[in-house]
Amino acid sequence: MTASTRVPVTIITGFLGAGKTTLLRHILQKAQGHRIAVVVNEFGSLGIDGEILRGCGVEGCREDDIVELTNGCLCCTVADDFLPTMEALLDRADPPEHVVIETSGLALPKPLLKAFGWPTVRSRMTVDGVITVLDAPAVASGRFADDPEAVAKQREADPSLDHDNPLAEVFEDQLNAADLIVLNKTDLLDAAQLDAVEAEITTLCPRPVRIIRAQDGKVDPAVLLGLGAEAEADLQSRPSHHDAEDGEHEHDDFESFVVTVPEQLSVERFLTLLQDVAARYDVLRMKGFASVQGKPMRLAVQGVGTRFRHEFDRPLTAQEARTGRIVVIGQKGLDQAAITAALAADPSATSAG
Ligand SMILES: Nc1nc2c(ncn2[C@@H]2O[C@H](COP(=O)(O)OP(=O)(O)OP(=O)(O)O)[C@@H](O)[C@H]2O)c(=O)[nH]1
Repeated sequence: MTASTRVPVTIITGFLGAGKTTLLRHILQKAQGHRIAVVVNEFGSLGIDGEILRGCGVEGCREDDIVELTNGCLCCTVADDFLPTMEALLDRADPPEHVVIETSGLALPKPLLKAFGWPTVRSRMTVDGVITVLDAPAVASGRFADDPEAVAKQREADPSLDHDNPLAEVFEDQLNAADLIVLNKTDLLDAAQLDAVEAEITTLCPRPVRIIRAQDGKVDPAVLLGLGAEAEADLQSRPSHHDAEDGEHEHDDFESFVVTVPEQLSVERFLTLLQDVAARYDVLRMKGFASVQGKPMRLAVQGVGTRFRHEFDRPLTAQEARTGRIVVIGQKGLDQAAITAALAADPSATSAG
């Protein structure tokens, strides 16, 4: 079977909070008329991305076109979860014309690419392209860089050591897998900084890859879909840290948990609290929902490091509790007790001090 008769699959990868869901939402809004099925895999068990995408308000985008895989990381649950999901999509009476997969921010894309070589999907699907979304200011700030001194020191004990920064490993794998890079959040850097980031990425990429600059993931879907890369047949040019791990990849450098938060006194106070917690405990990502006194709408909050965005996204129903839930993600060793105590504290008790 040739690539053209197989259903094309686009994989969107990129680190936590880079803007994958935002880009995907833009694709769904602009690609109306095409039957696109979406598979979302999230690190953290709340399924927020699926909820955001279902709320995209696109006509013809049906609930069951968005499939969530929350049972662990996609790259580790390929056989149990992922392949049956793909087969079920293909076996539908009206199968999708294109499938877009959003990986978790911590996924190494290569194992997922390998899965497309499995006999059950190989003849029916092809990977049209891997799109890696980058948070331009996070790259510029050195979030994914190693500390050369620390690496040199650790190498004395273990010569096979590659990185001292676990974020560097994920970042490198996601770059290595890319057919197209979307350099997102351009609004947060000036032109010279963007040029510097682009030059750095070009140096890091193992092969020439097109880089597109974007704000809020606004890239024409015609540029993103239809790359025709057939990436599953080109694994050797996409080196991965996973290659050396005998298929084992535990994600034990990172952890996540969910905190139930009480009704908040005001949006501003809540955002200040979230920013303080993110800064004090070096939290990588926070996202979730809360309710605010006197407000009939639900407050959705999104944090990447200490940068937060929020919106009132929909009315709260009478049946819904006015407590909220926030997913917290960081490197292993997060002070879960202290973070939980800070976020779950009664706001009226803390507001006086
Ligand atoms: N300033 C700015 N913020 C952005 C841009 N694109 C996305 N964001 C914000 O960044 C935050 C994270 O965006 P998401 O699209 O949820 O990121 P993600 O990569 O899907 O996150 P995970 O699934 O948790 O890894 C949200 O608050 C977005 O509104 C951008 O171009 N500029």
